[in-house]
Amino acid sequence: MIVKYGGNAMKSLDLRRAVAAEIAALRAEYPVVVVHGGGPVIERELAARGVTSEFRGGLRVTTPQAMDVVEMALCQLNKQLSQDVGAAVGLMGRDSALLRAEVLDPDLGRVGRVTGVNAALLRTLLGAGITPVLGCVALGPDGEALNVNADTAAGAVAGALNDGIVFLTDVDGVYRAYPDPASRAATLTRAEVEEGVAQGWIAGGMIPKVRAALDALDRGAPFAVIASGMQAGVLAAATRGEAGTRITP
Ligand SMILES: Nc1ncnc2c1ncn2[C@@H]1O[C@H](COP(=O)(O)OP(=O)(O)O)[C@@H](O)[C@H]1O
Ligand SMILES: CC(=O)N[C@@H](CCC(=O)OP(=O)(O)O)C(=O)O
Repeated sequence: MIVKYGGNAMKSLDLRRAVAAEIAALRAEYPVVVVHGGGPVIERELAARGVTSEFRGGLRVTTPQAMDVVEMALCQLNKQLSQDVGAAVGLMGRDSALLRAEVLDPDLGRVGRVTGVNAALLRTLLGAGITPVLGCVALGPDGEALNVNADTAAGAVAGALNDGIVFLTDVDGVYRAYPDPASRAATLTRAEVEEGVAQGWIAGGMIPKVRAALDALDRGAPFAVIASGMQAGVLAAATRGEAGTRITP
């Protein structure tokens, strides 16, 4: 299965290590591919260098200068995460064209739309008992880096491997009345997701997650769940359908 691990659920070292331990425990049952972002780490590194960037439609407008910082920040995080998970190799989407992409929209700069996943390499690593930990910087047609939203990247990997996916984030799932956790939906159909986006109760960073979940299901992933990476035990429970929000076709 694929575990997408986002920056907002890795704000402390203890939390990051706790999630890594859960991933390590889970892979006795399921081979796991970790796909990660790192929004807060990117923000910190951009600020430290005085590089400004803005979000448009949930995506970072990525200048060549920002792209360098994004890649640097995610590469470092990638090594830390793979070390935390153990028996893992940390790779970026650029390595062996694990993620190929094209420019999504020139107005967004170096932001990528995924066009291909090197599923064969991921399967080879999994077959050798190694957990791939994949950062969301893709290989562009010109050989340069493209910045892909990590949810989108993870959904594409789940689709390519025909594997289930759990998006770990900083909320328990999709709330019908954000931020009231009592309003968490146990399941959401495609129609309900579309309604949520249109009505605005699914917003911000939740939009790429639900879209990536639907995209993964369309490409053959058997399940897609959005769940909390902030509490112990949620990952295993989410795979059993006992936590988070399961997105259904
Ligand atoms: N309906 C909703 N239910 C839950 N969270 C929502 C909803 N709509 C918007 N959000 C926002 O989405 C955020 C998760 O997305 P994001 O911050 O991008 O996380 P990550 O860094 O894990 O990818 C939540 O913290 C919340 O602010
Ligand atoms: C194009 C785009 O917006 N890329 C994201 C990639 C990181 C990411 O998605 O990280 P989280 O999963 O922590 O949000 C960015 O630059 O922030």
